[in-house]
Amino acid sequence: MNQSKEQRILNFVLQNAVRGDPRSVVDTIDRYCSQKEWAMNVGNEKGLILDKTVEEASPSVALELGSYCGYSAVRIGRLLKAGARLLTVEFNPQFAAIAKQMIEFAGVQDKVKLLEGPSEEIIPQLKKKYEVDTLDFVFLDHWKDRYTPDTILLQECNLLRKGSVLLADNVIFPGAPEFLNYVRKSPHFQCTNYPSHLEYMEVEDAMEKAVFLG
Ligand SMILES: O=c1[nH]cnc2c(O)c(F)c(-c3ccc(F)cc3)c(-c3ccc(F)cc3)c12
Ligand SMILES: [Mg+2]
Repeated sequence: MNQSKEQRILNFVLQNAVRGDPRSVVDTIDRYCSQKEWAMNVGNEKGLILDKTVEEASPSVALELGSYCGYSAVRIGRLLKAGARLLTVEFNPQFAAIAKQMIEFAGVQDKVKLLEGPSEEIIPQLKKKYEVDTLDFVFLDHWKDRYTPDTILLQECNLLRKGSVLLADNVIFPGAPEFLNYVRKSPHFQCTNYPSHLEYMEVEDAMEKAVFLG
């Protein structure tokens, strides 16, 4: 049975990156996906915006919605301070299996825990089952139609506190107009837009930061 693209990406990392070196894993995925097969990792241009936002937030507890192959989980995990943790949610079992192996190969498995299932089921479990009080940072990179309902669900589950930082990928391409409308009109969020480009392409895209005001 021929391999999936995601399996080919993982194999290329296992053969070409340095085990335990998150930077080499990120660079190797970018090399493969810019030279051989396009894939929906956040990529290095938007990845730098992600890095700066994570560093500024310096989260103790972070959540990622949409693990895919684990690229941004490794990218975020490498920046977390001692004792800090990232929970990354992936509903596609094939992607989750790849992401788990990517996280372990990069050596960030002590900081990054992958939760397999739909975000709408996992978010309400975070407090009791995963011992989360509130989230300091949330990266939305799953399905654009879930951005708004999951942002509302995070508030309903009291998972946000004054200063919690949300960062959403793809708000221009493929676009999340309803989400932009929601956070920009809400008195509970302070928004900033970061123009960029679609991963590995010269197509316009952007990320939106929305800081919860309580
Ligand atoms: O679904 C996603 N989640 C997270 N990030 C994504 C991302 O960063 C992307 F660049 C794309 C994308 C954009 C353009 C394109 F041509 C193909 C895929 C998608 C996406 C959009 C629609 C689909 F039907 C399938 C995938 C996603
Ligand atoms: Mg994306």
